Amino acid sequence: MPVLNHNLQHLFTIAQKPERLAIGLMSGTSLDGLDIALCRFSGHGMATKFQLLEFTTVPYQNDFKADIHQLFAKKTVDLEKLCLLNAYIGSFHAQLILKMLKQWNVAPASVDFIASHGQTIYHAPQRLHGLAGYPNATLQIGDGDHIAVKTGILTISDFRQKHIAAGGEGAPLALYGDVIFGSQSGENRILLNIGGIANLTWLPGNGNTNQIICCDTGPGNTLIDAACRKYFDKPYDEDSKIALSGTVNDNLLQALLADPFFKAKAPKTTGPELFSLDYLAKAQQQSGTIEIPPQDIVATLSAFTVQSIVSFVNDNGMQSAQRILISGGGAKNRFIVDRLTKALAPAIISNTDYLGIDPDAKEAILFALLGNEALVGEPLIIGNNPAVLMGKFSFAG
Ligand SMILES: Nc1ncnc2c1ncn2[C@@H]1O[C@H](COP(=O)(O)OP(=O)(O)OP(=O)(O)O)[C@@H](O)[C@H]1O
Ligand SMILES: CC(=O)N[C@H]1[C@@H]2OC[C@@H](O2)[C@@H](O)[C@@H]1O[C@H](C)C(=O)O
Repeated sequence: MPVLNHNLQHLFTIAQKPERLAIGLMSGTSLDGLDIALCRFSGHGMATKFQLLEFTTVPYQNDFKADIHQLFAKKTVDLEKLCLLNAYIGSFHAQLILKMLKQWNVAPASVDFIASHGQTIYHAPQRLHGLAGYPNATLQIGDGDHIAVKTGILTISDFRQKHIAAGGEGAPLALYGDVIFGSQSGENRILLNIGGIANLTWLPGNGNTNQIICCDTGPGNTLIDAACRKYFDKPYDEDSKIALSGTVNDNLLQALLADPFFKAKAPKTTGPELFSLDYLAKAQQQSGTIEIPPQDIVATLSAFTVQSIVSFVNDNGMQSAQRILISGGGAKNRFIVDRLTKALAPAIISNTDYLGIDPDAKEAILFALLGNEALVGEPLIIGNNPAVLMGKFSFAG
């Protein structure tokens, strides 16, 4: 009788454990660093129990960022560079994991699995590429085999392709975590992540899963960061000091809000492929605001993030939200949070600490959760969203 090879036996053993120790990895569109979350899971689906044991963001060095920027959101790239970085990012992420495990005094052999998002370098829903006959598409690099072999830990990666194969756009996958961690009977909630791109999940308190919406709303910090790099030689607008020193230019704001993305029906996704400095330049040209001071540009881009979120909430009948829980780096942007609080009152706005989830760690925890689901879960049926288990398995040996 054929026997399972050692990899499949290992998989079987992990899946049968009452608890699993997992590492979730997220490297987002802001390219600020690698988020590493060490979590313990038991159960699956709506009965998932999790504990965040350790979390860190390992900042990327400038030369690494520059390497990725050669590919990031670019229509034309050096194919050799793409090939090299796919392997390099996998090995590099493995090195960072081993370094952090050592620091945390955790033996790699005690970790059951790593769930790795990889680095998105291009996100192309049909709405963006507009090419007849081609599907929604997205590309994350940093191959899981390199992580598995270098760390010796089973690695689950490349979560977004299955979502597309099953009819989605490959994002936002936040849906599957937000429903599990954020739902509260009797309270209408919005979980809002403001990373490079902003996305939200609407969780109605009536428990009707057909009414749940999860969608990108537009830019989060991506344009603000790009303007800070260009005009102030700063990676981002720390504590929104620049935005608070500027004035919102209403003509520019209206031009920024004019893209058909904002009229398209949910669910929809986007990325820095659309919301780039070219997008800003076009809006400035159309609104005759090329000469406005850089701090006004940053203030207006910050107001753009706020307004696109507020319009999405209002256009999709979510005004009855009672609680809004923010995560992502944008939760630290006072300009954005203060304006959202005013515009979305009387909803109570705080961050995902309310759920016991560190707002910076939320997306890394999400991928750990998706890895746990890939091992022991069942597809979650949430309205018309793809009901699939995502992720590809890479074995260490
Ligand atoms: N103190 C702060 N003040 C203002 N903005 C901040 C602060 N700290 C972080 N940010 C913003 O948050 C960004 C990083 O956010 P985050 O790590 O959530 O993004 P990401 O995960 O890369 O994005 P995405 O979720 O789109 O993939 C920074 O680039 C910066 O714009
Ligand atoms: C293609 C891609 O990497 N998309 C990211 C990005 O960052 C925020 C937003 O755009 C979201 O759609 C998604 O990430 C999160 C983790 C998600 O899928 O929910």
